[in-house]
Order: sequence, then C-alpha cells, then structure tokens
Amino acid sequence: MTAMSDMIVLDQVYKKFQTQKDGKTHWFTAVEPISLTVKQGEIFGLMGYSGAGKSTLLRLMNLLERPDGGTVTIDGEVLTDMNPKQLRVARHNVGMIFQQFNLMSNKTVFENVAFNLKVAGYAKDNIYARVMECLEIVNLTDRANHYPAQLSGGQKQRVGIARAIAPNPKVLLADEPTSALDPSTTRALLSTLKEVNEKLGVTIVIVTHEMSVIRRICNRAALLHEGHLLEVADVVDGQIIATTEVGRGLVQED
Ligand SMILES: Nc1ncnc2c1ncn2[C@@H]1O[C@H](COP(=O)(O)OP(=O)(O)OP(=O)(O)O)[C@@H](O)[C@H]1O
Repeated sequence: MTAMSDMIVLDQVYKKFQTQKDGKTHWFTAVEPISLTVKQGEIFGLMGYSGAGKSTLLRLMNLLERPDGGTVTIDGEVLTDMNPKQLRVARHNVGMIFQQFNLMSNKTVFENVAFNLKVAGYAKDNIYARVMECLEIVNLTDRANHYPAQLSGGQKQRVGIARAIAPNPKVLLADEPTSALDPSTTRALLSTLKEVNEKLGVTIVIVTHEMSVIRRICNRAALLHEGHLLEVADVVDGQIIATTEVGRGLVQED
C-alpha cells in the first residue's frame, strides 16, 4: 500500500472576530495560527471545550470562514488562492453536516438531496438515480417523499449525510453531528459515518465535545483550547494515545 496522501493541509491559519463591548470595537482571536494535516481516508476529530474554536477551525477548512492569514489546501488545491468562482467549484469536493441538520423544511427528503446535486451542476437525467443511491446508503429510501418535520432527529441527520455525500465529495466536515441525538441514535449515526468513510473513502473531520465519539470512530484527534492546538493524538482500538504532557487533558472523561 502506498503512503496515505495529505487531504487537508492547514498552514498557519488564523481567524479573528470583531466584537463590540462598551461601545468599543475589540478584536478577538478565535483561532490562533494553526498548522494541521488530515490524511486521505482518515476520520479526524476536533475536540475541546465550548468556545475552544472547533467550529471556526472546521469552517476555515472549506472557507465558510475566511482565514485572516495562512493557507488552506484540500486535495492539493490551495483554496485560499482561489477566486470566488474557483472556490465554488472546489467546494463540491467538501460536504458538510450540521448539529441542527439545516434541512429545507418545505422540501421533501428527496428534494433536499436533489437540490445539492442541482447546485453542484449534476445533469438532470442523473439526479434521480444518484439521490436514490445516497438514500440507500443512509437507509432512508422509504422516507424519500417525507418532509423533515415527519422525521426523527436521527433520520434528519441521515438526510444531511445523504445530501452532503451526493456530489461525491472527497471530504465531509461534520459539526457536532450527534449532539442533538440520544445515545442509541448517536451510535447508529456514527456507524453510518464510518460506513461512508470505509465504503466511499470519504475523509471525515468531525467536531465533537464527546470523548465517546472520538473513541468510536476517529483515527486521530486534535485538542483545541482557547484557539490553540494543544495536541494531536492517535486513537488505537478506542484508546486515545496522547503524546505530550499537555495532551493528557484529552484522556479525561467528560
Ligand atoms: N461570527 C463570530 N463573531 C464573533 N465571535 C465569534 C464568531 N464565531 C465564533 N466566535 C467566537 O469564537 C470563539 C470560538 O467559537 P467556536 O464556535 O469556534 O467554538 P467551539 O469550540 O466550536 O465552541 P462550541 O462547542 O460552543 O460550539 C467563541 O468565543 C465564539 O464566541
């Protein structure tokens, strides 16, 4: 087997936000300069307490947040060098799922998935088959004509996964995808993500504050604290192998 190639490379990316306090403008650094590489085929976790900068770092990976400095490279393409049109095309390589699912409530399950294919420029004739294929992967073919309000949380998130993987992305970014779900639904959803990773070869980055999520499906995980990257750990047989003093924080149960 050849060595795994780099899928996502962050080089010194950082992000500041402007805030107003007592009538004054303040700058707040949500993500300090971070360099991080995610390998092709990995499931990579982003861990840390609330406010650590996990979501911001995830959103920097597809430039949903523009970094104030540094470069973002996905599958060899430097996203931070692209113009808006090039970026729109490159983003088809990066799917995303959200904590609150973000489905369109006035569209059926089928239409929600189909919409993403239209946006990605899929030929009309191919859309039906591709939607059904993706609903099959997440085990939802029998819900194709239902509306989001008629689905459970776990089913809604499956639609989110189907929608995200439909245009065949190389990367799937998942922002706390299970935190609105109960434990057994969470387990089922994590299995689905694992399947998507193994069968389709999609590289996954998952933001979570739950150690169990890291243990169950991640190959590696990064610990963030106040915008800093403290540690990157390996996950071997459900054990998180931290390598430095500071990284011991990762091993604590929440
Ligand atoms: N658009 C924004 N404007 C101003 N501040 C922001 C913005 N987005 C995020 N922040 C701030 O940046 C910091 C990091 O936020 P972020 O959402 O990345 O953290 P997180 O680790 O994902 O936290 P949580 O687990 O609570 O979602 C927080 O202090 C947050 O308030």
